[in-house]
Amino acid sequence: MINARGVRPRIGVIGGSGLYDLDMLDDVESIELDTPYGSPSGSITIGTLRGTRLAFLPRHGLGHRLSPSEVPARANIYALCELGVRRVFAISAVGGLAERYAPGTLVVPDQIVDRTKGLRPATFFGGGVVAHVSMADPFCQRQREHLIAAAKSAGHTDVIDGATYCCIEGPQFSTRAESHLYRSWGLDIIGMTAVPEAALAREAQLCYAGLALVTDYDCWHENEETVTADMVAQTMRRNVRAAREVLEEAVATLDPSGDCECRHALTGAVLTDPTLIAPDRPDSPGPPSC
Ligand SMILES: CSC[C@H]1O[C@H](OP(=O)(O)O)[C@H](O)[C@@H]1O
Ligand SMILES: Nc1ncnc2[nH]cnc12
Repeated sequence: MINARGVRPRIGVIGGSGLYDLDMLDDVESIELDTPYGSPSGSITIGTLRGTRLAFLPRHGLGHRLSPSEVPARANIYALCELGVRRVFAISAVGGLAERYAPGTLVVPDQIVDRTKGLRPATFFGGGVVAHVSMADPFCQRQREHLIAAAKSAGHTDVIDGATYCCIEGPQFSTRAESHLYRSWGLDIIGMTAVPEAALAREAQLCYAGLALVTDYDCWHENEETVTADMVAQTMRRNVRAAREVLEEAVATLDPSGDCECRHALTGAVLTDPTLIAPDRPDSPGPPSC
């Protein structure tokens, strides 16, 4: 594409543990942004992938310096919106809570159970404006389907369609008792970052789907080693190529302009009397308008 640099990226990719860059981008530029919610995790790379302009942001920052509780999820979502992003692919490393979620497996989750401790700012609202968006289906169903189709076309035919992601606070991994408890609840995979990222994407009316790469069996499995950070990093190094392949296919075949119910998530969600909402609220800037 000639002069791709003037084109706004409609697709965003948030890279998780082990995915700190997308080496297959052309015409790359790096952008430092500030938002009313502070700085995002790091500079945002904008580049072209098979003709499509996208924005890439490593969730834990360059060199993995932000722990899950420190990830500035509001600033990240806000910044991506400001750049023009309407659809987000969120990549994450997860533990498998059942036999079928073996290390190396690709999963496109459809549900989340929040086991974080309420420490993370999890909404763009408050400060005089009350909104309740639906989180019944926390991921964009159309984008999930697209991701699954892309994984299959990229040769990853064993991608798992649908799983419940248990989000813990971390940074410590779970105790064995917790791991068994989550299994007894029927939860499928475990990580530390889908909360509040998915909810903030919904409040920003973005389409948001996750691609989870299983790196370990947490600590419930009698015949497998207990998870360590090193084990996650090593498995991610082996799996990161798969993530890039799926992303490449997903981005190349996605129509970022199509309408979706995610784009209307705030319709009917704000309960506050509009006459009482001040136009300028520097202390509570609200969601990005994208
Ligand atoms: C490096 S082990 C735990 C770490 O990995 C996952 O990160 P992400 O979701 O960003 O891939 C997990 O959620 C923890 O943050
Ligand atoms: N077992 C696990 N628990 C929490 N987060 C993880 N990320 C990768 N593996 C994990």
